[in-house]
Amino acid sequence: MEHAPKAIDVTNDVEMRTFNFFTMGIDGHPLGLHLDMAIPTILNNADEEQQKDWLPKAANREFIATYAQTEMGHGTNLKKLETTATYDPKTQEFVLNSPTITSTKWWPGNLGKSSNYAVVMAQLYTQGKCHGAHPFFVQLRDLNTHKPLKGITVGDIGPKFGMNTVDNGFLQFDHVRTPRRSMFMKHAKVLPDGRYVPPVHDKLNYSAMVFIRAAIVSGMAYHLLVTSTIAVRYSAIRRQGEITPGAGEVKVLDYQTQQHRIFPQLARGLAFRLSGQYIMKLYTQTMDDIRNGDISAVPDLHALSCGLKAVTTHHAALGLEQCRMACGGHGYSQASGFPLHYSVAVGACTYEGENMVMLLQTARHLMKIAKAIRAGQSPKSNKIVDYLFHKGPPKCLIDQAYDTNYRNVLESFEHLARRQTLEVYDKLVQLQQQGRNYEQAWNDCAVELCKATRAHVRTFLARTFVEEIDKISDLSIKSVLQDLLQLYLYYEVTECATGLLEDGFMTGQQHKYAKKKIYEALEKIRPNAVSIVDSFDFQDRELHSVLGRRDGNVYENLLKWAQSSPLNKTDVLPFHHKYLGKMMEEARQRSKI
Ligand SMILES: CC/C=C\C/C=C\C/C=C\C/C=C\C/C=C\CCCC(=O)SCCNC(=O)CCNC(=O)[C@H](O)C(C)(C)COP(=O)(O)OP(=O)(O)OC[C@H]1O[C@@H](n2cnc3c(N)ncnc32)[C@H](O)[C@@H]1OP(=O)(O)O
Ligand SMILES: Cc1cc2nc3c(=O)[nH]c(=O)nc-3n(C[C@H](O)[C@H](O)[C@H](O)COP(=O)(O)OP(=O)(O)OC[C@H]3O[C@@H](n4cnc5c(N)ncnc54)[C@H](O)[C@@H]3O)c2cc1C
Repeated sequence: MEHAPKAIDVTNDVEMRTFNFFTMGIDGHPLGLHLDMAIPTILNNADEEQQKDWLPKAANREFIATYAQTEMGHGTNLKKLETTATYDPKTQEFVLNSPTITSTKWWPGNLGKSSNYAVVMAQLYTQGKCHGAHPFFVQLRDLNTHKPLKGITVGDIGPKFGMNTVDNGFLQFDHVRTPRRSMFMKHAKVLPDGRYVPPVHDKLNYSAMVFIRAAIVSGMAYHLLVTSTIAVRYSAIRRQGEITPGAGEVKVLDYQTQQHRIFPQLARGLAFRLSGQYIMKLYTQTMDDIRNGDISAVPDLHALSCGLKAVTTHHAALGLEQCRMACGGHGYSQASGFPLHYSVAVGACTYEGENMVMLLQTARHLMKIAKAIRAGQSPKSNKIVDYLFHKGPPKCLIDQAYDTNYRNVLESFEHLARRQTLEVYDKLVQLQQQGRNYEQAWNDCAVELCKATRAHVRTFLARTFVEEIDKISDLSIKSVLQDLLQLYLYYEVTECATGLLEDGFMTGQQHKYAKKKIYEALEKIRPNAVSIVDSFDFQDRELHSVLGRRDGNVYENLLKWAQSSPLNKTDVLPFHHKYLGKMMEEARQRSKI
């Protein structure tokens, strides 16, 4: 073949992206960052006067703002952000500048084409001193012409792995002046003469990130429940193969392997939903406390939100892929909805704090607790971490005849989290006694530190799931949810079995018992599976899936969907005769010679 077929017309592609752009779909929309990060920043970081000015206009959508923190060269390490905001006391303005190519703001959602304002994180300089990254509220584009203002270069960063209806953008400042009062001044301040007034806690400027991390937990629940719905419904109509010879093809949902692939994702989706509610309540309460001058819950909120964000996004990514793979070839089609849901969900493993970094943030918190435990201190009545101070049963009791409210299973998770946390703490101490500095010792323990966080988060997720199901009074619903709870708990036991078997806490026999409880739960869930997912009442529009249609008419609609593909507008595509037809003709001619 002389030339590859001409690439899809770029204009067409851009038009398609622009069209999708305004469908306000799951894959993002022009107001995503405005609503999810800019407004929370105004709520939590603007002082009263600034709120009076900016909040009504933001809520009224008189402008669109994004959250511009990440740069081409730095996303995780905020200390090394290069964008500068230098205070000029003569004019009482900050001068924003992007001194290097790597200081270009890169990734902020809706920055490329939609936003005309941004919360900009920049290193604050005043009176010759740098005070670290602080947020500024900066206008980027003219409110009437939407043209970039003087000194501002802005655009879209180009196609991505997913969420291509979101205009993630780049932004450069060339000595752009902005009024002193464009600095968010609720916590830190710069006075007219340039004096810096520090905040009561130097991380209060990070509250918008904490909000999204908390929101992501429920977001991951949503993704898991949506994709489990698609997989369950499709598996309930797809017939393939026989279990009993001659008895006719079965629904693939009757295969135990299919249930083992899909139902744990359903269970995890519920678990994440319940913990997502908890963490969002904790966030709201902590923000209220801060408004009343009480910052005591800030470390707990940060630690829990980081850990939950990292664990739920990772499990959601794995779970969505399991649901896709469980749906065979049609699961690989765009018609399934899986590519869309997956490519949106997995972004959360990276944005709002890359998962390894988040696990290690929670580990910092756990190491402080381990230090207190080793120093013989008593717990500070903090229900999230108190269990770490207590000595649990020396041996696993999960196979005891009667386990009230899964106490024995929860104590197994607590045992593993406690052991992992204390062992890695002891290792940290030992490495430093052997001469390593703290940072090097920390890095040499980082994998085990992440395991401690995962064990701690698993304990939290499981305990929250047990406690919330226990509160349900409607017995018919409760019994169905208890089947999912049973599956969740024993599935998690087998997922962390290495850690439970490693020190002899759990026996091989008990591991077999856990597997038996899983298979028992799968059997109990199977007859209710379709009703469970139907009860979520997702609209076909939001599932974006021919396989997951509520009416189950997959095959007719799969053909309709395929026929509507642009490729099928004509029987013979224009390029055929120009390339393939010509190639074959030439080949036939040659074969005649
Ligand atoms: C229907 C929809 C369904 C599904 C959709 C899916 C999900 C839905 C939900 C929402 C998503 C929707 C829209 C959003 C889309 C995209 C948004 C993405 C936006 C972004 O990505 S914004 C940029 C995010 N960037 C980051 O997260 C940066 C990560 N890095 C950091 O946070 C920091 O650098 C750090 C924490 C790693 C280190 O900070 P530092 O350098 O300042 O730390 P130090 O080492 O100096 O100090 C550590 C010290 O500080 C404490 N600390 C750190 N951070 C905080 C905090 N935020 N709060 C409180 N305390 C904090 C830390 O505990 C340490 O304390 P210690 O006592 O010293 O141990
Ligand atoms: C879809 C999407 C939307 C986004 N939206 C926004 C937005 O609206 N606004 C915004 O400001 N940003 C946004 N971001 C940027 C996002 O916040 C960053 O990508 C993220 O914080 C990670 O930073 P980075 O990409 O620079 O990776 P880096 O920080 O360079 O990290 C790269 C890798 O190095 C490793 N690593 C880095 N640091 C450590 C460490 N301390 N310990 C161990 N390992 C480490 C990790 O494996 C990490 O994956 C978005 C990103 C994506 C993908």
